[in-house]
Amino acid sequence: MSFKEFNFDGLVGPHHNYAGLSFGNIASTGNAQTPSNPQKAALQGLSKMRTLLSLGIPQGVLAPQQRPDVSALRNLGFIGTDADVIRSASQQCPAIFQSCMSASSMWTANAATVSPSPDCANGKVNFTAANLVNKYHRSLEPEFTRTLLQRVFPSRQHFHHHAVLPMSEHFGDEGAANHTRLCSNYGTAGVELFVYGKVAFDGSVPSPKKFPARQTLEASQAVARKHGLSPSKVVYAQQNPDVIDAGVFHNDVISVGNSNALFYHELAFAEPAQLKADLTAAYEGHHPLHLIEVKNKAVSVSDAIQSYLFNTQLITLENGSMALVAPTECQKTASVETYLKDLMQQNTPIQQVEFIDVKQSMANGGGPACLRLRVVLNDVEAAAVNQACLMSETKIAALEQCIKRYYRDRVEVADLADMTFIQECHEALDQLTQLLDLGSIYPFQQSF
Ligand SMILES: NCCC[C@H](NC(=O)CCC(=O)O)C(=O)O
Repeated sequence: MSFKEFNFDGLVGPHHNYAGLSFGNIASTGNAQTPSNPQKAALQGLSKMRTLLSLGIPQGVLAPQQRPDVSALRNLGFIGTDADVIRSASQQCPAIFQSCMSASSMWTANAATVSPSPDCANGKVNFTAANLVNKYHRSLEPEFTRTLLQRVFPSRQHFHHHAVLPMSEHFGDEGAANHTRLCSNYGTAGVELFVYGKVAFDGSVPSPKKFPARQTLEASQAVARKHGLSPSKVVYAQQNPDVIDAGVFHNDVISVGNSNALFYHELAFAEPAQLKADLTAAYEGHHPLHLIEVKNKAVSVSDAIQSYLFNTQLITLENGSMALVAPTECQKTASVETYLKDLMQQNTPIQQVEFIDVKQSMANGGGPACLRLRVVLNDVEAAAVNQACLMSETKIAALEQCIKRYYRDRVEVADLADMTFIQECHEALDQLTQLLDLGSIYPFQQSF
């Protein structure tokens, strides 16, 4: 049976905006209140999907979420019609309203943790939608994400969707942004590496001082248990608290893995020597494991954050070598540009770099890797996916047409409470559900 790694990218929503909601994510807070361009953002995302398809990587798409989340606002005591709720919340509590208007579900690396069937005791692909409790705007995502994943991966025979972890900081879970799978071949049991920022139930373990650690060890362990992973094939590693304080809010800002390669910064982990030993012990297979460490003197942590060198997609090409799909910011950061030229000369599996423009997403701290959820599927599992959510040139063109017609090219934070704008966003979402064969998944489609 042949296994392939699919990328399911989040389609940027029509309400994409910069509200400065993510403390600890320097791009998000730095671009607060800047006008956004949802149309361009969504088209940049689709262009990235086209690039991946052209490189031979199967591509899927996950629809955006409905915003504003009116039921969340009602739960905070705002009453009346939806328009009343929106008006009073935006006037009385603008920051809370903006949180309920975020398009943050586009970063599907945070949607869920996914374990492929060869790793799981039940022999199915296991999904746990991430609770994202550390940020209020993101904590509104998990239940819809779970429902959406069930519509995209509907077969109970092949897919298992677990309940979201408890909505408590003790079990803060940010999904695949802190999870990497290393394997000799996609179809053999892999090593699942879970990276956490703090230990919730043991205050003696060092944790960051300035910015929050969004993922706990206890959350990672719970996901590994729920997915039925073999303990000998699971590795846990703590993120270096100092890099979280420097702005590395998820591990995928400082490391990326694929197949038999882990590409990471020297300062990414609290105990790198232990991690290397643990990975080497757990990993097995014909292809040797490559641990590609980027020294701090070659690329500083701050250059890594600015360029998103590690928020690249590391993919296996048809000829067996690997490519990095990197944001154009990597070409503009001198140390990174020099490093990448040097990397191409080294004897590692990474032989190619493709640069892509996702600036609209980058301005909120989301690079190429944040925009995708990786799902390893065999042929039978792939056939059981909702086929309307798999990308082809025809599907990309249809989505582009929809976006050009329904998405605005400029949105300011002041526009977010405008009922005409909200109505336009709902029309766009309604069109998307038809193109992606999702049924009436949004609350506004169910209230008639
Ligand atoms: N993996 C990348 C996630 C980026 C995301 N940014 C945001 O939510 C910013 C939203 C805003 O500030 O408007 C986050 O920090 O979780």
